[in-house]
Amino acid sequence: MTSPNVLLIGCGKMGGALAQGWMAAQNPPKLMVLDRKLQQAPGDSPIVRAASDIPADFQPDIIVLAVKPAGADAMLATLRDALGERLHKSALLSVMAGKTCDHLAQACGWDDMAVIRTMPNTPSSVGAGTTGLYASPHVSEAQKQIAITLMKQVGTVVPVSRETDLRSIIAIAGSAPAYIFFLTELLEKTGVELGLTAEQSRELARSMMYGAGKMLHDLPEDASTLRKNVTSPNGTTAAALAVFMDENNWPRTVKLAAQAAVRRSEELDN
Ligand SMILES: NC(=O)c1ccc[n+]([C@@H]2O[C@H](COP(=O)([O-])OP(=O)(O)OC[C@H]3O[C@@H](n4cnc5c(N)ncnc54)[C@H](O)[C@@H]3O)[C@@H](O)[C@H]2O)c1
Ligand code: PRO
Repeated sequence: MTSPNVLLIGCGKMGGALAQGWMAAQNPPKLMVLDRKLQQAPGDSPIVRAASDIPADFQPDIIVLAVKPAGADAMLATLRDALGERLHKSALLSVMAGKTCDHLAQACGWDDMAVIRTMPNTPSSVGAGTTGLYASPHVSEAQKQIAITLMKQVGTVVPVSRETDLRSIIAIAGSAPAYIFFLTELLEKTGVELGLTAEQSRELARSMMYGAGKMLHDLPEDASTLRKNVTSPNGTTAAALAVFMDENNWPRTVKLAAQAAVRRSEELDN
């Protein structure tokens, strides 16, 4: 398959992570970046500052929208003015944690606009992303396959057939790297409180997170089996897990946190 023409709108934390991941992939897309303040794009991809600067001969196959939901409508209005029918011919792939496909299609100016909604995460920057993907009814099979291939270049893709499932995906994958980074921060801090140096604690916590993640990635065993393999009867891990696994601790906290993410994504959709 030839590499698609991709217009990436917004090359901040998420758009930048995707661009980095794509540039390290085997068959990277032909990327043009639209960002008002970016100095250098991954792979030295061309940058334009505004929709009106997009070259007249550039026909994107996919337009990846990676600005904040609050800025999306204004951006799509300028894009429609600048691209006209070229926008209609493209597929719009949103990575935003808000704004429905119907809303985005209307903001583009065509009810039958091909809109794909995804929820990726920042590990895409190192080719280890996780992306939930929903294609609205006006997306052709060819466009859907281009989008899936593009997002697979930076990790794993989980297609869903209900748009509302993207809210659960935000809670379990899109936002979730932050939960893991926070746990790492807490472990590092606790290591120091227990007498390790900051350097030792940082190396221990980060290396452990990598090792546990690699096991989950590489091995077929369930997470619960991997956990049990660490837990000697009446040993140190059992002592620690008795605290974490109390119904009022992690089981409750994780559920409450995920529900909060889902609620916020519902708000951002409207
Ligand atoms: N950060 C994440 O982990 C993550 C994960 C999944 C989805 N998302 C989604 O990605 C989107 C972007 O989030 P982010 O964290 O990357 O934000 P960000 O602020 O880091 O990036 C936004 C980028 O868009 C550019 N931009 C904004 N308005 C512009 C305009 N009018 N013209 C030109 N450039 C403009 C900014 O310069 C910036 O580089 C959000 O909708 C968010 O929901 C983020
Ligand atoms: N970052 C975005 C947010 O916090 C979306 C998922 C991860 O809203």
